[in-house]
Amino acid sequence: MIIKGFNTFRNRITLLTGGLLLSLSLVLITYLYHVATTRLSTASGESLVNISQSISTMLSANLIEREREIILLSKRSSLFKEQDLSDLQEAIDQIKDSYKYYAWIGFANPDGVVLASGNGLLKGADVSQRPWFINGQAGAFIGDVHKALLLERLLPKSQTGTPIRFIDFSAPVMGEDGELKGVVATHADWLWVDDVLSSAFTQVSERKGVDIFIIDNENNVLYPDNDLGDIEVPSALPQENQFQSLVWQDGEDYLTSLVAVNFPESTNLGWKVVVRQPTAIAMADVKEVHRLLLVLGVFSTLLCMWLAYRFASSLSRPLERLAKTARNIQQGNRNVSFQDDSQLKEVTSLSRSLQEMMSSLLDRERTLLQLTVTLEAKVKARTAQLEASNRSLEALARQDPLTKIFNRLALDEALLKEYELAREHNTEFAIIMADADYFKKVNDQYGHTVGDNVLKNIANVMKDIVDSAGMAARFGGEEFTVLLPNTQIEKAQQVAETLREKIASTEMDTGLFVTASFGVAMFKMTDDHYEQVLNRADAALYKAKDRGRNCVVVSD
Ligand SMILES: Nc1nc2c(ncn2[C@@H]2O[C@H](COP(=O)(O)OP(=O)(O)OP(=O)(O)O)[C@@H](O)[C@H]2O)c(=O)[nH]1
Repeated sequence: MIIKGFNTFRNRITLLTGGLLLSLSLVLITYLYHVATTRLSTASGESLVNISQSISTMLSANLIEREREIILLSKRSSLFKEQDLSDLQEAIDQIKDSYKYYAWIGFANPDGVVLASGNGLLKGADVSQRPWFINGQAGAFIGDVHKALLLERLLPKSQTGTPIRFIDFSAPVMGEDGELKGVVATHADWLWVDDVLSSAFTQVSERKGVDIFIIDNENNVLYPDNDLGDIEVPSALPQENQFQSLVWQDGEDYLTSLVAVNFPESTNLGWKVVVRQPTAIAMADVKEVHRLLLVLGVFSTLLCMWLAYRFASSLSRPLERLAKTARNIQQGNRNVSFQDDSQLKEVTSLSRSLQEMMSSLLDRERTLLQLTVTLEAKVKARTAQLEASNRSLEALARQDPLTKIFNRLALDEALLKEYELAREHNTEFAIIMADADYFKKVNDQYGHTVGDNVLKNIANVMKDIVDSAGMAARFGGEEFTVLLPNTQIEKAQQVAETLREKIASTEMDTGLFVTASFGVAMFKMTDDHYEQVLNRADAALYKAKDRGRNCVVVSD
C-alpha cells in the first residue's frame, strides 16, 4: 500500500536523497561518537595516571633525599670519638633543624643504647629491638609507616588529634677499621606526605572530586591519615601505570589510576599511589561531546532533509509547472504556453513536445469549430426548408386542388374542433350545405373545362362572402360546405341567402349563369357527432332541391 502523499515525485526524491544523506551523516556522527568517547576517556584516564606519576615522583625524590641525609650523617658519625659526642650532637641538631618533619634523630651504639639525639629525646633508651636498629646495622634502611611508641609521650600531640606516625630512616655507622660503631636514625613525621602532596593538590585542585591515596604493598591505605582504617581500595586495582573504571567501597564508580613509588635500592616498601575521580565527573567532557554530537545530529538531519527537499523541488518543479499548464489548457484557458526555461534537457524536450502537440491540437480544434458552425448553419437552413415544405404540404393536404379553397379533410378537422368547443363551452355553430343546380347539364352542354371553371367561380364567391366569419370548403363534386362558428340560425340563413343571390348573379363563363340550392343546420347539444349536423344540413339541401332549387331551406 502506498502511503498517501508518498506517491509524488518530489516526496520520493526527498525521502531517497534525504535518507542517503542522513545515513551518511549518521555513520559519520557514530564514528565521531566512538572516536571522541575513546579519546576523551583515554585522556581522562591518562590525566589521572599523570597525577599519580607526578605524586609518585615527588614521594620517591623525598624518600631518596631522606635516605641520602641519613647516609651522610652515618658517614659523618664515623669520625666521632666515643668519649666526645659533641661533634655528633652538633651534626644531629643541624640536620634536625634543616627539615621540620624530623621528629627524632639519634645515634645508638652497637648495644642499642641511644647515646645522642635531637633535644636529648630517648637518650640512654634501649632501642636494640626496634626494626630500624636491627636492620640499620646491615645497611641503609627505610622502615614502613608506624605509630610512635616511645616518643608518643615525649612529642606534642598533632593538631588533628590523629596518632603520630613515623617513617624511619637508618644507616650503620662504621669505624675506620670496618667495625660497627652504632646506628644513626631519623623518624620523619608522616605529615610530610601532606607537604609532598600539597603541590600536587594545587595542580589538581581544579579537577573536581579527585582523591589521592597512598597504599602499602598489602593495599592498606597509608594516606590520607583521616581516613585511615575507614577507606578500603578495591581488591582488583589497575595494572602499573594503568587506569580503569572501578566500583569502590561506597558503591560509586570511579576512574582509578595506579602508579608504584620508586624506592631507593636499599629498601622497597612497595608503596603505590592511587588516584581516583568519580566517573561521572571524569567523563563530563565525554557527555558534553555526546550532547554536542546529538545537537550536530539533529542539525545535520534537518540540513539533510532541507537539502534533499531543495534538490527534489528543483527536479519536480518544472514537471509540476507543465502539469499546471496542461490543467489550465484543459479548463479552457488557451492563452498559456508550456514554459521552456528548465535546465534539465529531458524536461526541455518534453516541454517543447507538449507545446507543439498543443499547437497542433488547437489548430484542429479551430478547424473543427469552423466546420461545426458551417454545419449548424446548413442544418438550420435545411430545417427551415423542411419546415416550409411541411407547412406547404400540410396546406396542400387541406386544399382542394381545383378550387384552391379548403377540402373535406380541412373541413372535418375544423368541424371536430368546433364541435368539441361547443360541447365544452355550450357555444353555437352553423353549417351551410350548397349544391350547384343541374350541373350535369353544364358539363354536358359546355364541357368539363367550363364545368371546372364554374366550380372555381362558385368557390371564389363563397370564399369572398364567408371571409373571416367562417370557413368555406369543397365538400366533393359540385357540393360545398360553409362552417360558421358562434353564429345563430338567422345569421346563417342570411349568409346562405347572400351566397345564393351572389352565385345566381355572377357570370360564371361567357354568358353562363348557374344557381345553387342551400341547406342550413345548427349544432344541437344532443348531437353525438358533428356529422349529425352535416346530415341535417344535407337533408335540408335535398328539401331545397325538391322545392325547385335556387332556394335556402333551414333544418328544424
Ligand atoms: N366539370 C366537372 N363536373 C363534375 C365534377 N364533379 C362532378 N361533376 C359532375 O357534376 C354532375 C352532377 O350531376 P348530378 O348529380 O346528376 O346532379 P345535377 O345534374 O346537378 O342535378 P341536381 O343536383 O339534381 O340539380 C355530374 O355530371 C358530374 O360528372 C368536376 O369536378 N368537374
